[in-house]
Amino acid sequence: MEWLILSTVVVVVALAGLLRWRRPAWYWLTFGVVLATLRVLGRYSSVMDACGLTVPPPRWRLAIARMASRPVPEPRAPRILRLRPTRTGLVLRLGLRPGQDAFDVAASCDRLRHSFGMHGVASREIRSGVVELRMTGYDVLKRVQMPAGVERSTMRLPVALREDGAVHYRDYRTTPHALTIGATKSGKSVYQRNLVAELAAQEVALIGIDCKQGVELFPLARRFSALADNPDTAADLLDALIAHMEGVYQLIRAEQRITADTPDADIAADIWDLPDHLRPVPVVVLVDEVAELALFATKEEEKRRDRIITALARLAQLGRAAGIYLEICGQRFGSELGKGITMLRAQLSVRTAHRVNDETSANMAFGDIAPDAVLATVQIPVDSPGLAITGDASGGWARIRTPHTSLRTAVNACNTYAHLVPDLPGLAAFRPAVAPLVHPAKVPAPASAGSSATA
Ligand SMILES: Nc1ncnc2c1ncn2[C@@H]1O[C@H](COP(=O)(O)OP(=O)(O)OP(=O)(O)O)[C@@H](O)[C@H]1O
Repeated sequence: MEWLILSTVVVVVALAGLLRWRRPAWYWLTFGVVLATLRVLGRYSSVMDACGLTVPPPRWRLAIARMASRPVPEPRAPRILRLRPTRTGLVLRLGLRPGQDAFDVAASCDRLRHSFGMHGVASREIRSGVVELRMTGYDVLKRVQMPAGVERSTMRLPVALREDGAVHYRDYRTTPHALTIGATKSGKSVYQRNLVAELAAQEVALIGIDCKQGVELFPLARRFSALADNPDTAADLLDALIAHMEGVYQLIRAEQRITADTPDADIAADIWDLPDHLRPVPVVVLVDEVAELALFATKEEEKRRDRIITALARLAQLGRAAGIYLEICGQRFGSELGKGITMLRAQLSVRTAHRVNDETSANMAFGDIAPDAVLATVQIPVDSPGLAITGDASGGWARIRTPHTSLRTAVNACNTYAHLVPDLPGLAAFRPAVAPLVHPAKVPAPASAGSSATA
């Protein structure tokens, strides 16, 4: 009998060790969550005390203890309001005591991490006096798995996992334009591919400019309304987009004239305020390897370059209200690419930097919005492609990694949603020519005659 118990214990411990080593996500769900919960609750008071996160008891309690000759009351740690296990870790909500602030907790995150035996701890203030600690049980970015049933809404897409286990969203309506940089083989294309696979299912027009001879975006052509694979076509395509934008502005103005005389009616300021039947489809413009558009060798090429950068800057400045969003991707994006680049960069408020070769490149992404993120970017290791730092104009930043989306997966998504390609007559000249699908039965029937992706 004892042998049976002993061998069962050995098997369970060995299994736990194996899972922890090979499948940390499964380990967390089977053993880790219980052990970590017990560890956090068991060590809570002593860890908080050791981390300097306690306050002395109130004077009246000390006085009562003295009068009653009772032991002096212990210093008080923040109140545990809630401890919630998640798929990747624990979320601990704390009520701060008088005299404590959220900064004290944030400054202790690293100490809490190793005291509680967790992989990572991040804190954020939920409201005055309430702080949430997001603790991860293992390195969630090592092998990214997005949670099942992750929430999606109009122009708000899950694109990566954050190191605290939360889903990272690309929200076009709040932060319309983005810049993604990274050295070669750092994971930019996989990031962009994953974004396209998510966008494919949305009611959106996709426009691509891929001057790497189209190798990244042309395989996804069935879901694209327009594609350019060289700077000349790109210049014409951007001019057509500006014309499209002006058309959308005219539509908004016309609607404003009608509603202006109607008391109590809301007046549209962008496409999202327009009634559904009038709202033009939003447009996402993906530019791969932007430096190819900015470099020139001859006078003619310089003129074309200026035309392209001016068009991009105009789209970045005015496109949001017309529902035009930019996703610009490149190895570097700084003033060395010539005039107009820093002005354009200032409009790209979401920045994502994969591994870079030098600090200057990291500064191009974050120097003007989140200086702390520069150091985090230069520390991205070479052997973790896809790992990136993302930040925005708020100054906040996070370490993220996108799921490893293969080109096959992205092509399948684009083929599946080919029927969602909207009809944009102004851009019809740039519609990619694609062969009919080999397996048309796998693709939902086209919504309307005008939406066919084949040309
Ligand atoms: N999120 C990820 N998870 C795991 N592996 C990844 C991830 N992203 C990229 N990789 C790996 O890194 C390799 C290089 O990625 P990718 O082609 O996206 O780099 P890149 O920055 O676009 O390079 P280049 O500029 O040379 O085109 C991929 O083949 C893939 O194996």
